[in-house]
Amino acid sequence: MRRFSFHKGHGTRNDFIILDDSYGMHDMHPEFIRAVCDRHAGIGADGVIRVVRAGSIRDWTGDPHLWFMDYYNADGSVAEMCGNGLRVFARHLINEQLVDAGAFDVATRAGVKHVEVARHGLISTDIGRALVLPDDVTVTLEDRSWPVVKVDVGNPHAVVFLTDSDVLEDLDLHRAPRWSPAEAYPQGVNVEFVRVDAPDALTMRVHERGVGETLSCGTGVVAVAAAHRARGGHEGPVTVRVPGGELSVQFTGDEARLTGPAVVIGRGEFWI
Ligand SMILES: N[C@@H](CCC[C@H](N)C(=O)O)C(=O)O
Repeated sequence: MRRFSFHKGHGTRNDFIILDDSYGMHDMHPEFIRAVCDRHAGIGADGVIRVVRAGSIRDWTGDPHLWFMDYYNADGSVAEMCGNGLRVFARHLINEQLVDAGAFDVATRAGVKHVEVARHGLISTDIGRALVLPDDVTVTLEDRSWPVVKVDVGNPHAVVFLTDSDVLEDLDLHRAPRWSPAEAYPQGVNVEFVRVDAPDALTMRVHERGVGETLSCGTGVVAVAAAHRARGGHEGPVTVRVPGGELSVQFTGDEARLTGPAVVIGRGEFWI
Protein backbone atom coordinates (compact mmCIF):
# COMPACT_ATOMS: atom_id res chain seq x y z
CA MET A 1 0.00 0.00 0.00
CA ARG A 2 1.21 3.53 -0.84
CA ARG A 3 0.34 6.65 1.14
CA PHE A 4 0.34 10.17 -0.20
CA SER A 5 -0.82 13.57 1.00
CA PHE A 6 -3.21 15.68 -0.99
CA HIS A 7 -5.07 18.99 -0.86
CA LYS A 8 -8.57 19.43 -2.26
CA GLY A 9 -9.88 22.64 -3.82
CA HIS A 10 -12.42 24.03 -6.23
CA GLY A 11 -13.14 26.98 -8.50
CA THR A 12 -16.90 27.60 -8.82
CA ARG A 13 -17.36 23.96 -7.76
CA ASN A 14 -15.16 22.49 -10.48
CA ASP A 15 -13.16 20.39 -8.01
CA PHE A 16 -9.61 19.11 -8.02
CA ILE A 17 -7.20 16.97 -6.04
CA ILE A 18 -3.85 18.75 -5.70
CA LEU A 19 -0.65 16.70 -5.35
CA ASP A 20 2.64 18.33 -4.36
CA ASP A 21 5.50 16.77 -6.26
CA SER A 22 8.37 19.29 -6.32
CA TYR A 23 10.90 16.67 -7.37
CA GLY A 24 8.78 15.09 -10.12
CA MET A 25 8.71 11.66 -8.45
CA HIS A 26 4.97 10.91 -8.65
CA ASP A 27 3.72 8.32 -11.16
CA MET A 28 0.58 9.80 -12.79
CA HIS A 29 -0.80 6.53 -14.15
CA PRO A 30 -4.39 6.84 -15.55
CA GLU A 31 -5.56 4.03 -13.22
CA PHE A 32 -4.28 5.98 -10.19
CA ILE A 33 -6.07 9.15 -11.37
CA ARG A 34 -9.34 7.29 -11.94
CA ALA A 35 -9.07 5.72 -8.47
CA VAL A 36 -8.53 9.00 -6.59
CA CYS A 37 -11.21 10.87 -8.61
CA ASP A 38 -13.84 8.17 -7.96
CA ARG A 39 -16.62 9.90 -5.97
CA HIS A 40 -17.59 6.73 -4.10
CA ALA A 41 -14.38 4.72 -3.62
CA GLY A 42 -11.84 7.55 -3.85
CA ILE A 43 -11.50 11.18 -2.78
CA GLY A 44 -13.69 12.36 -5.65
CA ALA A 45 -12.90 15.18 -8.08
CA ASP A 46 -13.27 16.39 -11.66
CA GLY A 47 -9.52 16.27 -12.10
CA VAL A 48 -6.05 15.97 -10.55
CA ILE A 49 -3.44 18.72 -10.56
CA ARG A 50 0.18 17.81 -9.90
CA VAL A 51 2.35 20.68 -8.62
CA VAL A 52 5.76 20.11 -10.16
CA ARG A 53 8.70 22.20 -11.41
CA ALA A 54 8.52 22.79 -15.18
CA GLY A 55 12.03 21.36 -15.55
CA SER A 56 10.64 17.89 -14.65
CA ILE A 57 8.24 17.96 -17.63
CA ARG A 58 9.50 16.20 -20.74
CA ASP A 59 9.70 18.52 -23.78
CA TRP A 60 9.43 21.70 -21.65
CA THR A 61 11.84 24.23 -23.15
CA GLY A 62 11.02 27.34 -21.07
CA ASP A 63 12.09 28.42 -17.57
CA PRO A 64 12.65 25.15 -15.64
CA HIS A 65 12.06 26.88 -12.25
CA LEU A 66 8.42 27.82 -12.93
CA TRP A 67 5.73 25.82 -11.19
CA PHE A 68 3.97 23.64 -13.77
CA MET A 69 0.25 22.83 -13.60
CA ASP A 70 0.24 19.15 -14.61
CA TYR A 71 -3.47 18.60 -15.23
CA TYR A 72 -5.42 15.33 -15.66
CA ASN A 73 -9.15 14.75 -16.21
CA ALA A 74 -11.01 12.32 -13.92
CA ASP A 75 -10.84 9.56 -16.57
CA GLY A 76 -7.02 9.74 -16.50
CA SER A 77 -6.61 11.67 -19.76
CA VAL A 78 -4.22 14.61 -19.98
CA ALA A 79 -5.61 18.07 -20.82
CA GLU A 80 -3.67 21.02 -22.20
CA MET A 81 -5.34 23.63 -20.00
CA CYS A 82 -7.83 24.11 -17.18
CA GLY A 83 -9.05 27.62 -16.35
CA ASN A 84 -10.55 26.83 -12.95
CA GLY A 85 -7.65 24.52 -12.16
CA LEU A 86 -5.19 27.33 -12.86
CA ARG A 87 -6.82 29.58 -10.25
CA VAL A 88 -6.94 26.77 -7.68
CA PHE A 89 -3.32 25.92 -8.47
CA ALA A 90 -2.41 29.59 -7.91
CA ARG A 91 -4.31 29.68 -4.59
CA HIS A 92 -2.41 26.58 -3.46
CA LEU A 93 0.98 28.12 -4.41
CA ILE A 94 0.08 31.23 -2.40
CA ASN A 95 -1.24 29.28 0.63
CA GLU A 96 1.82 27.04 0.75
CA GLN A 97 4.19 30.01 0.24
CA LEU A 98 5.59 28.41 -2.90
CA VAL A 99 5.52 31.86 -4.56
CA ASP A 100 6.41 35.12 -2.86
CA ALA A 101 4.23 37.67 -4.64
CA GLY A 102 0.58 38.32 -5.53
CA ALA A 103 1.47 38.16 -9.23
CA PHE A 104 3.47 35.37 -10.86
CA ASP A 105 3.75 33.09 -13.90
CA VAL A 106 2.60 29.48 -14.08
CA ALA A 107 3.70 26.97 -16.73
CA THR A 108 1.03 24.84 -18.43
CA ARG A 109 0.89 22.58 -21.50
CA ALA A 110 -0.75 25.56 -23.26
CA GLY A 111 2.17 27.89 -22.41
CA VAL A 112 3.05 30.30 -19.60
CA LYS A 113 0.07 32.05 -17.94
CA HIS A 114 0.25 35.14 -15.77
CA VAL A 115 -1.73 35.05 -12.50
CA GLU A 116 -2.74 37.91 -10.21
CA VAL A 117 -4.64 38.13 -6.95
CA ALA A 118 -7.56 40.44 -7.80
CA ARG A 119 -10.11 42.42 -5.79
CA HIS A 120 -12.02 40.65 -2.97
CA GLY A 121 -9.46 37.81 -3.01
CA LEU A 122 -10.57 36.61 -6.44
CA ILE A 123 -7.88 35.27 -8.75
CA SER A 124 -7.38 36.61 -12.23
CA THR A 125 -5.54 34.55 -14.84
CA ASP A 126 -4.27 35.33 -18.28
CA ILE A 127 -5.70 32.56 -20.49
CA GLY A 128 -4.11 33.68 -23.76
CA ARG A 129 -5.73 33.78 -27.18
CA ALA A 130 -9.18 32.25 -27.55
CA LEU A 131 -9.27 31.38 -31.23
CA VAL A 132 -12.69 31.20 -32.89
CA LEU A 133 -12.16 28.82 -35.80
CA PRO A 134 -14.34 28.71 -38.91
CA ASP A 135 -15.79 25.21 -39.41
CA ASP A 136 -19.05 23.48 -40.20
CA VAL A 137 -19.73 21.28 -37.16
CA THR A 138 -22.96 20.05 -35.58
CA VAL A 139 -23.57 18.85 -32.03
CA THR A 140 -26.39 16.42 -31.23
CA LEU A 141 -27.90 15.76 -27.81
CA GLU A 142 -30.82 13.34 -27.59
CA ASP A 143 -32.87 14.18 -30.69
CA ARG A 144 -31.74 17.84 -31.06
CA SER A 145 -28.91 19.18 -33.21
CA TRP A 146 -27.29 22.62 -33.25
CA PRO A 147 -24.51 24.32 -35.21
CA VAL A 148 -21.33 24.83 -33.23
CA VAL A 149 -18.88 27.70 -32.80
CA LYS A 150 -15.49 26.03 -32.61
CA VAL A 151 -13.07 27.69 -30.16
CA ASP A 152 -9.50 26.79 -29.21
CA VAL A 153 -8.51 27.97 -25.72
CA GLY A 154 -5.41 25.77 -25.63
CA ASN A 155 -7.92 22.92 -25.29
CA PRO A 156 -10.84 22.27 -27.69
CA HIS A 157 -14.37 23.63 -27.26
CA ALA A 158 -17.69 23.37 -29.13
CA VAL A 159 -20.02 26.22 -28.18
CA VAL A 160 -23.75 25.83 -28.80
CA PHE A 161 -25.99 28.91 -28.61
CA LEU A 162 -29.46 27.74 -27.64
CA THR A 163 -32.53 28.98 -29.49
CA ASP A 164 -35.67 30.44 -27.85
CA SER A 165 -37.30 27.00 -27.94
CA ASP A 166 -34.50 25.32 -25.91
CA VAL A 167 -34.47 25.26 -22.11
CA LEU A 168 -30.89 25.14 -20.78
CA GLU A 169 -31.93 23.62 -17.44
CA ASP A 170 -33.80 20.79 -19.17
CA LEU A 171 -30.87 19.44 -21.21
CA ASP A 172 -29.88 15.92 -20.20
CA LEU A 173 -26.09 16.05 -19.94
CA HIS A 174 -25.79 12.63 -18.29
CA ARG A 175 -24.92 11.37 -21.73
CA ALA A 176 -22.13 12.83 -23.85
CA PRO A 177 -23.18 15.06 -26.76
CA ARG A 178 -22.11 13.72 -30.18
CA TRP A 179 -20.53 15.84 -32.90
CA SER A 180 -20.29 15.62 -36.66
CA PRO A 181 -18.03 15.34 -38.58
CA ALA A 182 -16.02 13.20 -36.15
CA GLU A 183 -12.71 14.59 -37.58
CA ALA A 184 -13.63 18.09 -36.30
CA TYR A 185 -12.38 17.07 -32.85
CA PRO A 186 -10.01 14.11 -33.18
CA GLN A 187 -8.94 14.39 -29.50
CA GLY A 188 -12.49 14.84 -28.13
CA VAL A 189 -14.09 18.11 -27.08
CA ASN A 190 -15.64 20.09 -24.23
CA VAL A 191 -19.20 21.08 -25.21
CA GLU A 192 -20.83 24.24 -23.81
CA PHE A 193 -24.53 25.07 -24.09
CA VAL A 194 -25.23 28.78 -23.70
CA ARG A 195 -28.16 31.09 -23.13
CA VAL A 196 -27.65 34.80 -23.81
CA ASP A 197 -29.39 36.69 -20.96
CA ALA A 198 -28.07 40.16 -21.86
CA PRO A 199 -25.22 41.46 -24.08
CA ASP A 200 -22.84 41.19 -21.09
CA ALA A 201 -24.44 38.23 -19.26
CA LEU A 202 -24.49 34.58 -20.34
CA THR A 203 -25.53 31.34 -18.64
CA MET A 204 -23.83 28.09 -19.52
CA ARG A 205 -23.76 24.36 -18.82
CA VAL A 206 -20.89 22.15 -19.92
CA HIS A 207 -20.11 18.54 -20.73
CA GLU A 208 -16.37 18.22 -20.20
CA ARG A 209 -14.11 15.94 -22.17
CA GLY A 210 -12.78 13.23 -19.86
CA VAL A 211 -15.26 13.99 -17.06
CA GLY A 212 -18.96 14.44 -17.98
CA GLU A 213 -21.15 17.32 -16.83
CA THR A 214 -19.27 19.55 -14.36
CA LEU A 215 -20.54 22.52 -12.38
CA SER A 216 -18.12 24.89 -14.12
CA CYS A 217 -15.35 25.02 -16.71
CA GLY A 218 -13.05 28.05 -16.86
CA THR A 219 -11.76 27.51 -20.39
CA GLY A 220 -15.38 26.77 -21.40
CA VAL A 221 -16.45 30.12 -19.96
CA VAL A 222 -13.71 31.85 -22.00
CA ALA A 223 -14.72 29.90 -25.13
CA VAL A 224 -18.34 30.97 -24.68
CA ALA A 225 -17.38 34.65 -24.15
CA ALA A 226 -15.12 34.55 -27.24
CA ALA A 227 -17.84 32.94 -29.38
CA HIS A 228 -20.39 35.50 -28.14
CA ARG A 229 -18.01 38.35 -28.96
CA ALA A 230 -17.31 36.91 -32.43
CA ARG A 231 -21.05 36.88 -33.11
CA GLY A 232 -21.08 40.63 -32.40
CA GLY A 233 -22.36 40.12 -28.86
CA HIS A 234 -20.24 42.39 -26.69
CA GLU A 235 -16.77 43.95 -26.56
CA GLY A 236 -16.54 44.73 -22.80
CA PRO A 237 -16.34 42.39 -19.80
CA VAL A 238 -18.83 39.52 -19.78
CA THR A 239 -20.23 37.67 -16.78
CA VAL A 240 -20.84 33.97 -17.30
CA ARG A 241 -23.09 32.15 -14.87
CA VAL A 242 -22.48 28.40 -14.42
CA PRO A 243 -24.23 25.94 -12.07
CA GLY A 244 -21.35 26.38 -9.58
CA GLY A 245 -21.19 30.19 -9.52
CA GLU A 246 -20.09 33.10 -11.64
CA LEU A 247 -16.94 34.04 -13.57
CA SER A 248 -15.97 37.08 -15.58
CA VAL A 249 -14.03 37.37 -18.82
CA GLN A 250 -12.32 40.40 -20.26
CA PHE A 251 -10.54 40.68 -23.63
CA THR A 252 -7.61 42.82 -24.67
CA GLY A 253 -7.52 42.20 -28.41
CA ASP A 254 -7.93 38.42 -28.62
CA GLU A 255 -6.19 37.83 -25.27
CA ALA A 256 -8.61 36.64 -22.60
CA ARG A 257 -8.40 37.19 -18.83
CA LEU A 258 -10.55 35.05 -16.54
CA THR A 259 -11.42 36.18 -13.02
CA GLY A 260 -13.18 34.22 -10.30
CA PRO A 261 -12.99 32.51 -6.93
CA ALA A 262 -10.61 29.70 -6.03
CA VAL A 263 -10.46 27.93 -2.68
CA VAL A 264 -8.52 25.10 -1.12
CA ILE A 265 -10.91 23.39 1.29
CA GLY A 266 -8.67 20.94 3.13
CA ARG A 267 -5.93 18.36 3.04
CA GLY A 268 -5.56 14.70 3.87
CA GLU A 269 -3.79 11.42 3.31
CA PHE A 270 -4.88 8.77 0.81
CA TRP A 271 -3.91 5.12 0.92
CA ILE A 272 -3.89 3.10 -2.27
N1 LIG B 1 -12.47 22.25 -16.05
C1 LIG B 1 -11.45 22.81 -16.85
C2 LIG B 1 -11.13 22.13 -18.14
C3 LIG B 1 -10.45 20.78 -17.86
C4 LIG B 1 -9.94 20.11 -19.10
C5 LIG B 1 -11.02 19.67 -20.04
N2 LIG B 1 -11.91 18.69 -19.49
C6 LIG B 1 -10.36 19.11 -21.31
O1 LIG B 1 -10.20 17.89 -21.43
O2 LIG B 1 -9.97 19.92 -22.16
C7 LIG B 1 -11.50 24.31 -16.93
O3 LIG B 1 -11.87 24.91 -15.92
O4 LIG B 1 -11.08 24.90 -17.94
